[in-house]
This record gives sequence, C-alpha cells and structure tokens, in this order.
Amino acid sequence: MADLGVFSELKNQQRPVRRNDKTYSKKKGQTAGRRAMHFDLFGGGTNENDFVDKMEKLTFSDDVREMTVEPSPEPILPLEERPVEHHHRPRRRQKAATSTKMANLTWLQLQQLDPLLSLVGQKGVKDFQEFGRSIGKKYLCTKLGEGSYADVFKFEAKELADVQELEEQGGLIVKIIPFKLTKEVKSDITDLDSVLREVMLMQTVDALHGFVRCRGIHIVSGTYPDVLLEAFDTFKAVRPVSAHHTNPLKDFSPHQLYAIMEMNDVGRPIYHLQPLSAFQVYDIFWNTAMSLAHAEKQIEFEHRDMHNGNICWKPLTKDGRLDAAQSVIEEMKERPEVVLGMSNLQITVIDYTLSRARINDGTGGGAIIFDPMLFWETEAYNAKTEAEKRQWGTYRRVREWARITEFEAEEKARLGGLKYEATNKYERFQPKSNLFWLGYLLADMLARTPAGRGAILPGSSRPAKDLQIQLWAKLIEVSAYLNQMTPTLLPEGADAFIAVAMERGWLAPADLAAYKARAEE
Ligand SMILES: Nc1ncnc2c1ncn2[C@@H]1O[C@H](COP(=O)(O)OP(=O)(O)OP(=O)(O)O)[C@@H](O)[C@H]1O
Repeated sequence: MADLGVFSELKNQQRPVRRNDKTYSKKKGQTAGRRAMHFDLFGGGTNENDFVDKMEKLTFSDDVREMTVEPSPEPILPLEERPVEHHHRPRRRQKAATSTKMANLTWLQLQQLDPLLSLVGQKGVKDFQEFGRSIGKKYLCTKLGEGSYADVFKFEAKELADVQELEEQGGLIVKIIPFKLTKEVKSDITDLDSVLREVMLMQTVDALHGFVRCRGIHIVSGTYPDVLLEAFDTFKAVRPVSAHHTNPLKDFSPHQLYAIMEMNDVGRPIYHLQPLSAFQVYDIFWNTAMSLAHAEKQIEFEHRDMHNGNICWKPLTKDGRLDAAQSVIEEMKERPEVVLGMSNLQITVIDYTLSRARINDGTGGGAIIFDPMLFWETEAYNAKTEAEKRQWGTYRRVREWARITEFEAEEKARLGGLKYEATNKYERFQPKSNLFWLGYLLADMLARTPAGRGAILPGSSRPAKDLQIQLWAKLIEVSAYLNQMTPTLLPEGADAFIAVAMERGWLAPADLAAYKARAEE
C-alpha cells in the first residue's frame, strides 16, 4: 500500500533523549513554562536549583527510621456509581521493599539510580514530605484513579488568582509510581527499568499531537504525604469498586522511592462516555488512529495497551460542549465538508507503560524502548465479560503477531543461510499492534452505542440524520475490517491504514487536513 506520507509534513519536535549516561546531560533544558510548574510543586519562592542542591544531601542513609503509623479508619462506603469497564493487567500490588531494604542501599544501588536522576535533571533524590508540604499550601488534591502501578491525582489551585493560570496551562495531573531498584519475580511494584522506560517514553511522546504533555518528573523518597493520603482515603470511600490499592502507609516503607510525573489534564477515560453518538465515535476513533499514525512515523511508536482507560477526552472549547452542537444538527442542510471535530472532543492517548518507541536522538538510530512483557508469556487470566474478552483478546493478538514475526525472521535467516540474530520479539517494530488496538477501540465503542433511533441525536435535520447513519455504517465497516481480517492481510500499521481509509472513503481528505491543521497549531 502506498504510503501517502500524510504526516511527513508535521514538524518533528522531539526532544532528543539518550540512554547512555554520557549523553543524558545533552538533553535539552526545560522551557521556562515547564520549569515554573516544576518549581511550584516543590515550594516556589526560591531558586529551584537551591532546592535541588538541598535535596542532594537527601540521599539514602543507613539509619532506619522506626515509624509506627496508625492507618486512618475506613469510612462507610457509599455505592460507587458505575464499575470500571476495563481491566488492568494482572499485576497484584504486593508489599514493597521493607524499610530495612531501603536503608541498606549500597553505593552500587545509588549508582543504579543515577541514569534516572540524570534523565529527569535531578542531582539527588527529593523528599516526598517536602513535596507534600509545598503542594498542600497551593493545591487541593483529588485522587482521580489508579492503574496496576500508579495512583493518579488532580491538583487544583486554592487561590483564585492561580486558578486561571493553571487552566491556561492545561490543568495539572500527577501520577505517582512507587518503584524499587531491583526486579523481583513475585513483586508487582514497578522496578527501576520500567520507570526509566516510562520516563523516556513520556519525554519522547511529549511533543506529539494526541499524546499527554509531560511537565516535569521528580524522583522522591519518603513517607506518603498527608495531603495525598487524604485524597487516597476519599477515593476509597467514594469509589470502592475502582479503589484496589491499599493505604500507602501500610504498603510502603518510609524510604520508599517514587517517580512523580506531572502532566496536563487530558480529561476522563472514554469508558465514562456513554451512550456515544456517531460524531463522538468518529472523532475518538479517527483522532486516535491519526495520532498513532503520526507517532509511528516519528518514533516507531506502538502503544500496546490502548484499552478504554488509556484514551481520554475533554471538551475542546471552554463552553464544555461534548457533542455536536444542537443548532448545527437542527439546521444542517447538507453534509459538511469537515466532520472531524464536530463532537468538540479533544482526544489524548495516555499510559505508555507497555509502549515501544525509538528514542529520537536526531540520527534516526536512537535506542529502542520496549517492555519485554515477560508476565504475558504465560496466560492465566480468564476473561468473563465481553469487554474483558475484547481487551484480553487484543493482548493475545499482539502476542501472536509478535511470535509470527519472530518465527518469520528465524525462517528468513535459515533459508538465506544467515546467522539468526536473536532479538526480543517485542523489540521489533510491529505497528500492526496499533491496528489491533484500534480494532479493539472501535469494537468497544460500538458495543456501548445505542441501536436504532437512539443512535441518532434528537432534533437532527434530515441531512444530519443521513450523515449519522452514514457515519455509523462506515464505522461498522471499519470495525469488521480491523477485527475480522486476518492479520497478514491488514496494512502494516496505523499510517498505512490511514491511506487505506482514504482510498475506501472511510476518512475524508478534509478530515485529515483538519487533523493536520490542529496538530500544527
Ligand atoms: N494526564 C491525565 N489526565 C487525566 N487523567 C489521567 C491522566 N493520566 C492518568 N489519568 C487517570 O488515571 C488513570 C490511571 O493512569 P494510568 O493508566 O497512566 O496508570 P497505570 O498504573 O499505568 O495504569 P495501567 O494499569 O493501565 O497500566 C487513567 O485511567 C486516567 O483515569
């Protein structure tokens, strides 16, 4: 399939990031805006570098701080409104390293942290309590959600004067990932390598349209601050179905290491959006497909875990509109040239824990970041609901394709009489995985869509009705294509798929142009 090069004109704004410690220091400095936000979270008013210098002294010590903490009493739990409709990968959160382990860090272990600290521009490990004190002064914290590894909080400015500024910067979300230096087979706390990978991926996709902005990353150690513990408890009380993590004071030692990622607020996961209109599904699906296509070209990106908790939406405009404007569908006289964007949803792909990308170092030969997905080699999860089957079926499809590609590479080498260079199968660039996840995404949304009359927005004019019927028909066709076609016959990846979609009339050239215009803004 001819590559239309539809994304080649978009500027490559990647910040070069290198893997080897010699080159970490070459990483571009943060912009003033970023630094300001970064600075805020650790108690503004002084030079951040002074603070970093102070923090430098805050490296691990051998003295074990004895600490008995009474857990806060669990409040009476009201029923959560609705259950989560996606499932995190089966990694139980287990007891973290004990305080003795943390206190016994050797010089070698401290050396281990060095690449991560260099990557985030830190000279030492910061103090988690200090972080808590400074954010507590300025922000109200709400826990938004949790994943297999992390807790995610939303920060809202307390002072009216700061509210607008924060809003203009796109809000403030903080993901807190406890991690340890070593990989243990039976532990589910993230290890240093995984954090390094996620940090590098965050920094790499940061400049790409349709991906979350990374404002800053901090490496801290210490006891979970009260301000976050309160938010943690409230979440458990209000959303017991989603709250799986136990109180961090119970789980973690006072020397626990955490990576804190500051991001812009990209709204809520799409599983919250129901029922979905044709305009919404069209926008969510094609925006995601085009963002993936662009990322494939720029950084050989594969998401590999794009379930419905990892795509978020929020209104594009300040009026908060979340679907086609009533006046537009009532007064529509003919099909508009541009359909993309009618729902007014801004779509962002998040969570790159399992993602694969080539770090852009400006040479085209940057390091490849990938998760070996060892946990997924043997499968123990028994999917029950249709939604679970869709999600787990997609992990399986990705794995099968990786196995086929590996087998083919071996065979090719054997037939050519060449020595087979063993490569981890997840290291290879197999953008078809993006197509499998796009197939999942569309099927998931179509399954949550009302049938018959409910599929058409009330008050629609005849042309608006026809447009919605047409959009649904095409989306169903695309879903069948992505989900029923044998993988070998599918295009190479999302980029090639966009070309097919244009040829088949599933995506209008004007919509592609509208996407590009927004991406270049
Ligand atoms: N930038 C953001 N803006 C708004 N909400 C966010 C943001 N980042 C994360 N969230 C919320 O937090 C939840 C968990 O985040 P995330 O998926 O990154 O965690 P995780 O531990 O890596 O999850 P997983 O188990 O899927 O690997 C998301 O489903 C989303 O609701």
